[in-house]
Amino acid sequence: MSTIPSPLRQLLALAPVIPVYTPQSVGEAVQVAAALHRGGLPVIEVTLRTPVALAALEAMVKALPDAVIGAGTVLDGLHFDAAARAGARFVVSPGLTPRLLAAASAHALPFLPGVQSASELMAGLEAGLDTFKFFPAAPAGGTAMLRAFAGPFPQARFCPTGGITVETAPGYLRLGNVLCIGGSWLTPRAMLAAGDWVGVEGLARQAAAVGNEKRGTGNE
Ligand SMILES: O=C(O)C(=O)C[C@H](O)[C@H](O)COP(=O)(O)O
Repeated sequence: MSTIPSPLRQLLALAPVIPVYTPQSVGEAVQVAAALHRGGLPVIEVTLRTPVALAALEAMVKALPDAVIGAGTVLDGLHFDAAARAGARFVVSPGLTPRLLAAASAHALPFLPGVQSASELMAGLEAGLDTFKFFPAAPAGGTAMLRAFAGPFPQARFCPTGGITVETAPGYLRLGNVLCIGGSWLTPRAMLAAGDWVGVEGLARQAAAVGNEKRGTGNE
């Protein structure tokens, strides 16, 4: 059996926490990416939820070649193609549909689709995937649900995202089937509006410290 992790798993091993960021302007996006990177979180998910998101993603990729900037909220093939053209290094979706899966297989980009239930997870496994976003993590059962998945699905690994805070992060990162977690708590809108990049860097530093201390420790 091969022991080399897939490109997706290698990417998710780079940092314990993936900040989820919704850009309001290109200038802001570059500052946010730089602050998160300085704070020790090089893997960043940019949600395609605002008209400026693709331009922001492209500018972040150009400004920070050492960071790993991906696209989130990718809902269909058009989004997937646009994300790839903008230079995304990975693609995240809140869910998984047959059409999205077909779009993903037309690209070489690591793809992290979302699942919430056993049946959705089984559909993903049937399609040959083994690594998923667990979304929305907190409302869908949190760490208890992930522990329950570990029994029937020992091969599956997760990046839980949705409703996670710096306080609940360690509980997720201790689980043996969690590779990393995602969240928007690192880019609070008020802090961004105030241009408080030192504050963003501080939140990243705190999350990186918590994450690196806890990740995989309990192997629960
Ligand atoms: O749309 C996507 O592809 C996403 O990635 C959704 C995000 O993961 C959540 O919106 C983040 O959830 P919060 O940390 O609770 O804000």
